[in-house]
Amino acid sequence: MIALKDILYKVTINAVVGNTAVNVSAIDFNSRNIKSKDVFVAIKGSAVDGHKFIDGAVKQGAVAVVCESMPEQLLDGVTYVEVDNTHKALAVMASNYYGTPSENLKLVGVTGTNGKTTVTSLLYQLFKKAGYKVGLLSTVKIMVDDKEFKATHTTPDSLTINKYLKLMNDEGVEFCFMEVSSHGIHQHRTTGLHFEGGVFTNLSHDHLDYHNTFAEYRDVKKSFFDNLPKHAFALVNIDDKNGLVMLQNTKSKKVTYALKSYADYKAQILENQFGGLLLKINESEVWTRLIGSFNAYNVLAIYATSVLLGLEKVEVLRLISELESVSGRFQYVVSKEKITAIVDYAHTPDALKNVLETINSIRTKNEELITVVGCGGDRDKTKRPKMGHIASALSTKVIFTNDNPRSEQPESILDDIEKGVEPQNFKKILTIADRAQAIKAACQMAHANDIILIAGKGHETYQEIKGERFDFDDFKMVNDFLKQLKK
Ligand SMILES: CC(=O)N[C@H]1[C@@H](OP(=O)(O)OP(=O)(O)OC[C@H]2O[C@@H](n3ccc(=O)[nH]c3=O)[C@H](O)[C@@H]2O)O[C@H](CO)[C@@H](O)[C@@H]1O[C@H](C)C(=O)N[C@@H](C)C(=O)N[C@H](CCC(=O)O)C(=O)O
Ligand SMILES: Nc1ncnc2c1ncn2[C@@H]1O[C@H](COP(=O)(O)OP(=O)(O)OP(=O)(O)O)[C@@H](O)[C@H]1O
Ligand SMILES: N[C@H](CCC[C@H](N)C(=O)O)C(=O)O
Ligand SMILES: [Mg+2]
Repeated sequence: MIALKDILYKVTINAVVGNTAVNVSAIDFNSRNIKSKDVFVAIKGSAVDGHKFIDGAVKQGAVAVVCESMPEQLLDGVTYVEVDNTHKALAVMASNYYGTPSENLKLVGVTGTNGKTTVTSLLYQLFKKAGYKVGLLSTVKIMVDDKEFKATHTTPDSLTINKYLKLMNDEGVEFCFMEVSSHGIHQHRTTGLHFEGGVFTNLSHDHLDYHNTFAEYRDVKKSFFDNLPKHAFALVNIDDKNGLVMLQNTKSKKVTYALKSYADYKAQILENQFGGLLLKINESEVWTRLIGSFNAYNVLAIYATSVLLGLEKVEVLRLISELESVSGRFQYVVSKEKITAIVDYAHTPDALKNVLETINSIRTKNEELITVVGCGGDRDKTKRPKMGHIASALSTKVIFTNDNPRSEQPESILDDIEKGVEPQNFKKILTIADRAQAIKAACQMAHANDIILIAGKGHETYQEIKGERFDFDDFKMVNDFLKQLKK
């Protein structure tokens, strides 16, 4: 049990009815999880308003309620606390409740449209190899040093973040790398955390359903850097035209990295093949198993972050050469017929373009590049025609298919994608809604030395249709079909 007033430390409060000295056992923002003596935080969400569930939460045993407007009926024995923004209040309360765990380790947040999982996961790997106890909060998984937990979000809610950071404290973790999504920043999931550094990878089209305009999406990312403390570092990619924007109003130490522009940390691509990249980083050469020029940016960000966190430059280069690629990111297999199948999480126009350009720069021109791709339902619709255009322009054949249609009609998503295909590319395209059948068809169409790219789902192990998740794994599926081929 902990006193409500201790949990409310540093929360900006407008009004209180009741006693804040009351002891509470846990905090929750979902009335369905409320148990006796809990605090319920009412949040105005995108689907419903949590204030509607205040009465329900109290009936289930809540002894305190944090809200943005006081309910009409106030009950005796319940403490009501009014604040301006319950998302923000929740984040500060979560940190207090778990004993400000972000202060007891070095926390680095990575934000940007693409590359967050790659950079955070590789930093986790690198610091583990360097002998430290490390934490990771990523789209793929959560790691408390060697203990693995399932991830449900790229950036979980503030209670979950602080819960894992506390576990990391208990485990003696020294460094934690976390992905910071734009939804996460906007919903204050990361408010109140003590960051040692922030990293900006890049900014391109995504989530324009949630953030109304690109400028709004950019400014949400920027606010993460605006709020970094003075002692922290803000490391940004300045080859991206929004890199310097991120640094405009930050109090933290400004550090830049780039391949093309003048920057504090510079790299050059010397070789780019299926086997990996040969890079020159600040006058030293290093081999990495990561593939594609976009990964040169990721490797450089990892190098700079590691050095900023105090690791020896020579040691960092040695460890970079040992890094293994991240699951579902340019993960490939070559069949006995010499067909190469690549599974990649490219689910934005920019990522898809990068992956296809990388493959095209490596493949010789007389082989086919067969792309299997779709777009998620209940997500940004404006990226669909863009991805349709990119896939059909940069591949020799394309199969459009389902990628988590969620509550939408698969056919209408596929129609949106096809709208982006230019007339001269019509002959390249096929539509097979069932993703398993689409992957099977790609395998049957392929001949020796051809390349199949299966984009959009990467590490995911499910296909979500009408609220139900069915087992589905692109990499396993393509391996099975390739083994069944009789050519
Ligand atoms: C659109 C969005 O981001 N929604 C997130 C948000 O939910 P919400 O607040 O809008 O939920 P809501 O359903 O409107 O409910 C409002 C409030 O009423 C409460 N409630 C509701 C019903 C009830 O009976 N009782 C009750 O108390 C809910 O618990 C909630 O607090 O807050 C929830 C708790 O943190 C999140 O789980 C939820 O993520 C949903 C599931 C989601 O799909 N989010 C995706 C889009 C997302 O966040 N993605 C980013 C990655 C994006 C990227 O690729 O960069 C991520 O970081 O994962
Ligand atoms: N630095 C980069 N620049 C552009 N594209 C990249 C970069 N790094 C990775 N990609 C592409 O984006 C895809 C997703 O990469 P990753 O999972 O690291 O991004 P993310 O930012 O974590 O995505 P999410 O928002 O879904 O969490 C990769 O599979 C690859 O195709
Ligand atoms: N973090 C992203 C992942 C998209 C992956 C794609 N497979 C999809 O389901 O749309 C999102 O939630 O929008
Ligand atoms: Mg991610």
